[in-house]
Amino acid sequence: MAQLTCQNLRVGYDGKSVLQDLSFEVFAGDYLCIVGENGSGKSTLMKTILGLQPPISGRILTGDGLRKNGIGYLPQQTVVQKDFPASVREIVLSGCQGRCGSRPFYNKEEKQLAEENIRKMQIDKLSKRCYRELSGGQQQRVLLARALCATQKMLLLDEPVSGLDPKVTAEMYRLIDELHHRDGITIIMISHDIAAAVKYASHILHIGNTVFFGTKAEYLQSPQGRLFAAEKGGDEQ
Ligand SMILES: Nc1ncnc2c1ncn2[C@@H]1O[C@H](COP(=O)(O)OP(=O)(O)OP(=O)(O)O)[C@@H](O)[C@H]1O
Repeated sequence: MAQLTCQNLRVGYDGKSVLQDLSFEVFAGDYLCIVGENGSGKSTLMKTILGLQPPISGRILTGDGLRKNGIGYLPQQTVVQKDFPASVREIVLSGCQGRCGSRPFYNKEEKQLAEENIRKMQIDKLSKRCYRELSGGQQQRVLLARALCATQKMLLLDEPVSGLDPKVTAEMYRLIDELHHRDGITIIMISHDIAAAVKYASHILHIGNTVFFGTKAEYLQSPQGRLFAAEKGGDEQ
């Protein structure tokens, strides 16, 4: 049984669709990369999956033990978020909000979970620091620790390496790969880095004038995937 099923999905704003006729399934342990041009609707799809906005039509189902509020989310970083005046610990702890329900404070277990994820992302030494004083790579680790507080099953990551230098980018991919392999967390990641998508992902969803969904091997045989391979070959010459 799939953890996530999207059926005949149409997403957009105020009844105007940005993406339609979308159907795909994600199973436990999959690593799905969502690729496509700027403005094609990747972030809108992710927000709809998270229930932050309703679909215009179609259905989103969760299964195999996954609940809709049990998905961890790392949003695309905005300038405002980069300047957020809170400590690292407070930001990581805020990932437990979905667990609190109507309770207006964090309990012992939630505080322990935050500490555990701070250690896992190796940001212990930064935990008292103010988030806005950190480097881009450190901030992404904090947001990953925060997303982990919401889930042990599925992470949705919106361009997690955007703006990071090559070394920190590689480190971020390694961390995500570790969460996928070691902790068995299903990954759904929006990325403009098709080379990394093809390296790490098990499945690809390519959104554009035409939509492709399939395994990485199928993608590389598809018109969209062949176009990518041709471009990459061209770069290397
Ligand atoms: N809050 C909003 N209200 C109305 N339209 C929006 C809103 N947010 C985004 N859009 C529009 O929806 C379309 C899809 O945007 P979206 O951010 O989902 O694309 P994307 O594929 O994630 O782009 P990028 O790769 O640049 O992040 C765009 O035309 C955008 O202008």
